[in-house]
Amino acid sequence: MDIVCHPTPLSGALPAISSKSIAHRLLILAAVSSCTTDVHCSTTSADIEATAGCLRALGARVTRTQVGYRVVPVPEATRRPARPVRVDCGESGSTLRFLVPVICALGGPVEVVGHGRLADRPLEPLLSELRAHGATISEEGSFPLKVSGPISSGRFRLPGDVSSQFVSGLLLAAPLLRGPVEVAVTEPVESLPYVNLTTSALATFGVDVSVRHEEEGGEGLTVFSLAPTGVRPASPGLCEVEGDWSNAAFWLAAGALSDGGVAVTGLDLSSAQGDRSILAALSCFGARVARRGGAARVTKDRPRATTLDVSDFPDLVPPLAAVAALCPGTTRLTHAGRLRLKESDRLETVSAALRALGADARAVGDDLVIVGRESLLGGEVDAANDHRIAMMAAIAATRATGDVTIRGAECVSKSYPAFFEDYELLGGSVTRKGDEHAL
Ligand SMILES: O=C(O)C1=C[C@@H](OP(=O)(O)O)[C@@H](O)[C@H](O)C1
Ligand SMILES: C=C(OP(=O)(O)O)C(=O)O
Repeated sequence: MDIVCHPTPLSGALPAISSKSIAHRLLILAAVSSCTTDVHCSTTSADIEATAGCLRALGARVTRTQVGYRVVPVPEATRRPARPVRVDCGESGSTLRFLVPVICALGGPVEVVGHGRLADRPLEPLLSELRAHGATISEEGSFPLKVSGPISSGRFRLPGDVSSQFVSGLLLAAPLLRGPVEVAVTEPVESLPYVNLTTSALATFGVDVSVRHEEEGGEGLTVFSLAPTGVRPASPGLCEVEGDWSNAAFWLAAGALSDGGVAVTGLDLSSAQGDRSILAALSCFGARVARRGGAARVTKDRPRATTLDVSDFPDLVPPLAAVAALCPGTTRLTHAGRLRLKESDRLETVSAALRALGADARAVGDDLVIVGRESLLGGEVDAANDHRIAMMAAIAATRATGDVTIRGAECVSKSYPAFFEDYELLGGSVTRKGDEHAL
């Protein structure tokens, strides 16, 4: 379905939706833990539902409650089903990359499927490491991926510059293995805050991860280690999914483009989520940022271009790019190479979408270079089946002179099904075209 955004600045306040990244981790740990867990998660999305659905297929009982999910863990007895189980990861990279190692640890056999660009997003060298520890896994690049364990404990080695989700997946599987586990990651470890989210979720389930630095053959390694406990992770009984900084970032970016400003409530200002860096980043663009209680407010002040290394917060690039397109001067978002491996080639789709609206944006090597203007013209954007491109275009539209048509805008449901309703709550004006019930 297409959405036409009629230019108008956003202002006001909204509660944050639940963090997709944290929901994946807590649901998975709950499903392999010692007993029933209530995961408080006030909102959901296609990706969170994909994880919940996969866990059900693996034998957990996952039900939606009024406040989130109740998870009854996978019984020990279903560790080795007679026939392959099929799990569907939808379009969620996190679900796939977290669950493949967990499936190997549980035993399988399991057939894993996914959709959209998922088959093309890298799984190597995770699969080689799992095979080296005893797993049998079909070739990556097409579905179904046939996965069976068990895997042995020991030392796993991964590069730090492809996807931190490989590291998180191994750490989530590690407590199910019998012996000690080390995950050695070559430095620099990009997206490190996402690994910290995983270790903090593990801590909620009583699993300690220690971290040290090593040198090996002239190379720096960050080594995550877990000691065996011989028992499943301990369910806390109840755990809470905090507000999502990655999606709040779109509203805060809209605030940086508006005299009225936008506030997002229900956020942990000292969260382990790396994407809370949105506040510091928007200050670099000259926006006024206020933090109070569990709320952040951003207002347009003295817009200016900046240079930012985005390697630790790749998902902030789309909202930051929308701001950069409207701040005078040349902005460089550097070390953005991994954006090529997301739901779309985001280095290309971010710059193509902004150019379609009249901005000056281009990928230069692994950087995104954007020359800001006072306003954009408007036009037509292909969301490229990428939720963050659709949301970026909607934010850029708030400062266009003409309408912005977003083709395939329903893809926002991957992380934020109510995005356009919330856009309207902040004063945004949209017309829905096509399937009126899709959003
Ligand atoms: O662990 C996670 O929850 C995520 C890690 C990041 O991926 P990479 O580590 O592949 O950059 C991020 O882009 C993704 O949206 C969510
Ligand atoms: C890249 C993303 O998610 P995933 O890797 O889980 O598909 C995202 O939400 O932008």
